[in-house]
Amino acid sequence: MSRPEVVVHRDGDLLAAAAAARLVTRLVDAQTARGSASLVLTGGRTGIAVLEQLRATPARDAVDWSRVDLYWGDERFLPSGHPDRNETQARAALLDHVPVDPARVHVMEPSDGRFGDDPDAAAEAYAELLAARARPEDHGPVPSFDVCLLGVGEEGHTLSVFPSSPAVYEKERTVVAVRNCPKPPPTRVSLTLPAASRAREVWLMTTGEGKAAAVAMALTGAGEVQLPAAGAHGQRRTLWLLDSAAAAKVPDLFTPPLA
Ligand SMILES: O=C1O[C@H](COP(=O)(O)O)[C@@H](O)[C@H](O)[C@H]1O
Repeated sequence: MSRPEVVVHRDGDLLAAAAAARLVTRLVDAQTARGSASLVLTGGRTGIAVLEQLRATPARDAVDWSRVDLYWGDERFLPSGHPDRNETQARAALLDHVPVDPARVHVMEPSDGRFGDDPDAAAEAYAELLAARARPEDHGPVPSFDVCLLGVGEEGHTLSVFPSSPAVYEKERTVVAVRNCPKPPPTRVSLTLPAASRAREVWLMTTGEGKAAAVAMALTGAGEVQLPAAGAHGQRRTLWLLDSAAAAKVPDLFTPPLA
């Protein structure tokens, strides 16, 4: 498990542009090393802003998008094409604009999909998909994602794992159905913290003063039951990408002054 590193950008626009640039480099490096790359996408304002910046940067063409496996960390359990689905937003922001291989875009089932209105079946199917895509060298039931992008909620949720909810106690399953979420929509499908933490790199990205307390608590020893974002760690790297408002309460220890 890696120790958290914190990078602070002046504002949310700069954070999104810098994270997009960082992602291009990381995906190109992964493709150079292993032939393909794998990326877990997040929903939320910051996560979608990063995808929009990725779409806008000419450097995006350095990535061979046909050799990127795309997964989702969580999904709002809504009908296909619903504007609040993380998939719909990611397609509009980026995926409809780069030459991805549709067979490598691994969406979580919608509420009008193969399993109808059954989020448990949708979660189980996604767990099976992840297990089928894991290779022996991954030593576990999910692929070793190159990068797992995560957002952070005001109350400290990440993925669709909310404080003190059943999902935060899940240690065996890799994907779960989530009900009664405090943030709408109430029903979701989500990777668990142990599954997301199989990623080589986990990037927690968030902006705005409303996130400052949760960010500071996650970095200073809060437990994952109270603050799920504290429980997401990359195998090699755990990176917190913040704007200055979200970083306002982070101790100086994590954010050394500029030289
Ligand atoms: O509902 C969700 O919210 C979080 C955080 O979103 P934000 O808009 O506060 O940045 C996101 O990480 C998650 O994927 C999404 O489903």
